[in-house]
Amino acid sequence: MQMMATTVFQQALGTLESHSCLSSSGFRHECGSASVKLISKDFKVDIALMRRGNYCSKKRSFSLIQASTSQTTVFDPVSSPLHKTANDSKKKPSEAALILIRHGESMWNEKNLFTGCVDVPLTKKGVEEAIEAGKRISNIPIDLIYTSALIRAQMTAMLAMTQHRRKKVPIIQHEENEQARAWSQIFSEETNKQCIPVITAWQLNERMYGELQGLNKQETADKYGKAKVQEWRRSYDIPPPNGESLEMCAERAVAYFQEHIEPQLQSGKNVMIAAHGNSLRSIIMYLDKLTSQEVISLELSTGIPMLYIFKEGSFIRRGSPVAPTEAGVYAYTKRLAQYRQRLDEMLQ
Ligand SMILES: O=C(O)[C@H](O)COP(=O)(O)O
Repeated sequence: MQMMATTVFQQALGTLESHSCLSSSGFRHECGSASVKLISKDFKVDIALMRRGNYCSKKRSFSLIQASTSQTTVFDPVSSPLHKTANDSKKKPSEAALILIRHGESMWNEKNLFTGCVDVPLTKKGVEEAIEAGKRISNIPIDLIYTSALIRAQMTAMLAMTQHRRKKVPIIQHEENEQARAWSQIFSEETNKQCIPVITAWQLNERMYGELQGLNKQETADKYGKAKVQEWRRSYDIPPPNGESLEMCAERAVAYFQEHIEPQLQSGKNVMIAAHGNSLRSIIMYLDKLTSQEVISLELSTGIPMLYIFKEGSFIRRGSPVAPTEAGVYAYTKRLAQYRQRLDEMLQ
């Protein structure tokens, strides 16, 4: 009986997670004259900014392109899935969670080298940061994970998921050719339900740093001047020698987000993106409607997750979860609180 109840409950929780099987220091941003740190401890600041309208983007248009995962039933995730009526299942999803996380410290971050698209793994500290990030988001539902094609982002996503209380298994989708797709198939519906698809996309890679890749940042500043190097690193439209500007990086990263990720959020899927300082800066610029001036001072720390709620076509920044137990700090939505409560009940 106990086991049966657990199974029913797990199924219900699966439904709440959109049953998607197939298918510090934090953020720093200068707004006007006031430079603020957007972390959950500073949530008051966050709210003030939201009131000013800086963090709630207006309605967007969506290209409803079917992403590589299969579509799941549309439902109202706030209402209890155990008491769903026929009417409920026709309702549009009211919200979806979006987690953004920059990878943990890489071996070239540690050495202060420009990394860009060079595929460098995490340091031990980076591994620890990823695990810590996983703890912070362990109560947030995740149906789909997107990472760049680079190992530091993939390691971060996988390590973070080892901490998730739901204990679903992240599975990298191999779509590179027919054989890869066929050879990685899963033949158990039950097992599928316990998996989270991980989609890797080169478009989410770090900006290509051109001829700076592999150079020491301090030595480069000593050679070309601090201002020049800062311009290469943070200006919106000035590329480093033979590399990508943030604008060029945005052209691929934001386009990918709009084409592949937004439709998933719109259908109620909860998404985590593990990517890089600059590919995420370009996506945050889009989500928060930052100007090319404002984005200059947006800095992302390694391994700090950032939560957005996608609701009725808008992205609302909720801050960075401080710890798995501090629900109130970054203000759970009703739906997230219900998810968490079900996890508590299931795992007690
Ligand atoms: O590619 C790199 O070197 C870093 O990941 C990002 O570097 P930045 O902070 O100099 O843009």
